[in-house]
Amino acid sequence: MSDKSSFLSQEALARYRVELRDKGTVLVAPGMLFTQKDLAKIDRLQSDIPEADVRKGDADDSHKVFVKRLREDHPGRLPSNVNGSASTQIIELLESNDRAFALESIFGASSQYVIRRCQMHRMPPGSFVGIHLDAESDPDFEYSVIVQLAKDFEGGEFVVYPTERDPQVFRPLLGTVLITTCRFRHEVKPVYAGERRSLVYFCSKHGGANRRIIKNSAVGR
Ligand SMILES: O=C(O)CCC(=O)C(=O)O
Ligand SMILES: [Fe+2]
Repeated sequence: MSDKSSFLSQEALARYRVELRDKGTVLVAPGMLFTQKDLAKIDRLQSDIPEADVRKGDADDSHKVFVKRLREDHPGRLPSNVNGSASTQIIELLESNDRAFALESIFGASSQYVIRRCQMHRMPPGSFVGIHLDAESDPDFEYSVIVQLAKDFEGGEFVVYPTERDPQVFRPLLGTVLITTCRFRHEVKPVYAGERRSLVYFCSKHGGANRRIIKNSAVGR
């Protein structure tokens, strides 16, 4: 872990941290956490990762989204990378010291975070991610980080339903990083034109086995 970030000024990190703490969600502007070069590298690598057509989430929530899995986090097990070297290289990029430091500073963390699960979503017209709670997949998930990888789509808004305030609607641009607490329900509205693509990862201070107790063995999103 380095002791400084080359991505964002201390002032910007503090601004994002306060917004995340107060509202539960923050949008980090394009270019701040991922350069154009990083995004191009992710795009190049992801083409080697197989894709699944997913209709159900971990809590039987309903979705319609194509998913590429990079790191899985199954109940009772340690997180583990899947789908070979392309996944490993993307995750290495996510875990680079400067990026991890910047994120931990936005989380307001005093200790290190691990990426417990990581996947990519492709959403052509008609796709959606139904309302769900990320913490239902793993009770130790604290923040999800969502990097927008496409710009030419309509619909696909990210809507957060905070417990004690009005819903918030986000329309992230290409390269934007949306950070949201895993304790608020949220959804991705249907895409109706173009194709929405995102890289999603879930961060936690817990590095051990997934402590979720499962009631059934359904494999989810
Ligand atoms: O693809 C996205 O924008 C995020 C979807 C989501 O909420 C999730 O994967 O938990
Ligand atoms: Fe989610």
